[in-house]
Amino acid sequence: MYQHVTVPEGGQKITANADATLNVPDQPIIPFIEGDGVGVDITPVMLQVVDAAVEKAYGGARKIHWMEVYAGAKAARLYGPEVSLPLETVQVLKDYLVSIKGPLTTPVGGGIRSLNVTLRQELDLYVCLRPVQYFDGVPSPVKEPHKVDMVIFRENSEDIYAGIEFEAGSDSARRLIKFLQDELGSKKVRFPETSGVGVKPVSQEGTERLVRKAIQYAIDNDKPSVTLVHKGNIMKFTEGAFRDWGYGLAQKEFGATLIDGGPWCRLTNPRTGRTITIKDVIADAFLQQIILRPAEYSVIATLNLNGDYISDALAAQVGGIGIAPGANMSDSIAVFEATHGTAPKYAGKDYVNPGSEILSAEMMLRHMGWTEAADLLLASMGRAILTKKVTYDFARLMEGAIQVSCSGFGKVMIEQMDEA
Ligand SMILES: NC(=O)C1=CN([C@@H]2O[C@H](COP(=O)(O)OP(=O)(O)OC[C@H]3O[C@@H](n4cnc5c(N)ncnc54)[C@H](OP(=O)(O)O)[C@@H]3O)[C@@H](O)[C@H]2O)C=CC1
Ligand SMILES: O=C(O)CCC(=O)C(=O)O
Ligand SMILES: [Mg+2]
Repeated sequence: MYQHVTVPEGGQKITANADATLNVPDQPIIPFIEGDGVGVDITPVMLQVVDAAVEKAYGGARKIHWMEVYAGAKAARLYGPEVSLPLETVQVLKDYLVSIKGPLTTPVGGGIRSLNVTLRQELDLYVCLRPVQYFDGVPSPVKEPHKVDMVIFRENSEDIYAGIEFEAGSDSARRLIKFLQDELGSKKVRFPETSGVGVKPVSQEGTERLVRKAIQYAIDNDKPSVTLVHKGNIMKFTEGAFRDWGYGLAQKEFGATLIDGGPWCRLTNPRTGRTITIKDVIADAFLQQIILRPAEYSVIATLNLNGDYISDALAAQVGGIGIAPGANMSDSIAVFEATHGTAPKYAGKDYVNPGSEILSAEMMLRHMGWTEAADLLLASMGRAILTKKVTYDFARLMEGAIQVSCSGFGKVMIEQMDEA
């Protein structure tokens, strides 16, 4: 049925109901993409650790049937040099609803556009969900890392990531600049002959569906605030509109009322009766406040590029992108992936921290309703860090650490499951 994908025997598809809740069989088939660069190191470790957690949590009554699908360099080797994202890969991720991927390389400047971004667009995975939490014992550059407890909702389908860009000197760039000058009366392209041009679409629909998810998450998880992070003072009709549409949605759909005339507003959590404050902050100020006063922020809703920067910055505060998980989600499909990239200098060396991809799998198990396995994974990660047998990224900052390899850390995690 597929050209290069083998469907594992004995497993079944996860399906969705009309209300988007999942039907997860005890033997689900879960597609995975190994990933480029350090994908070859971290993905096999993630698979092993997840299998061990599921086995331990359910004593053999449940088991994941992994199904490898291809993207990036591995796809090009199998399907031909021009095919980095085979159609069947996209189709499988769509059909099987829940999947996990390693990082994929995107060249800077020229070359192919991001496969990661393409996947998000093809599957309309409009929420990039990135929780940032501190594990005891992780070395951090800030004094009170435990005060960082945030969940980023990054808009994942719009903004300059839409890929509408024209190279300096190209016919398209010249025509677009001429259109801006002649038709729209703009004199603001400073060097029209040598400018590349990018277009930043931000819509009311795109903003509202993202902010809706962020507020709903705050309600479901009893969080005190949702902060809209934007650069709306400068980019008024994109980032400024994001803020205004976000506040508007909070009022019209969640019944939020203005605080002291606004724009901040608040609503009462219908589940707990507690107040949820909806506020906003300009992105540059936010980046200093998360270092100085992280406890003031909880759920973050932001645009695509801001969310990209904020994800890595916040991850650094709790120990780095070695333990920064994430998920790309639509209303029905979820593709879990680490926040970090392919870290090419470490590729194939069994060296880097597999924690981000393992914690992404933890989010995946929770999304599937396999809470016991997810809890076990989280607990074993916490205990493994406390043993101080950690990968280079933690070891170089941790007193008394014993440095272990990528696969070595996976083994420590599995040992710690037996301690549970
Ligand atoms: N979703 C995705 O697939 C993503 C893909 N990318 C792509 O990855 C490629 C490389 O990007 P780059 O900017 O170097 O960013 P990376 O995130 O790949 O790496 C930057 C640095 O982060 C640290 N790091 C990354 N992963 C780990 C890990 N698992 N454990 C410990 N430390 C880690 C390393 O720091 P140190 O040097 O201090 O050891 C590394 O040099 C690019 O092609 C980019 O487009 C980037 C982000 C996301
Ligand atoms: O697609 C890429 O290469 C980079 C994406 C990225 O940095 C991210 O999603 O955080
Ligand atoms: Mg990034």
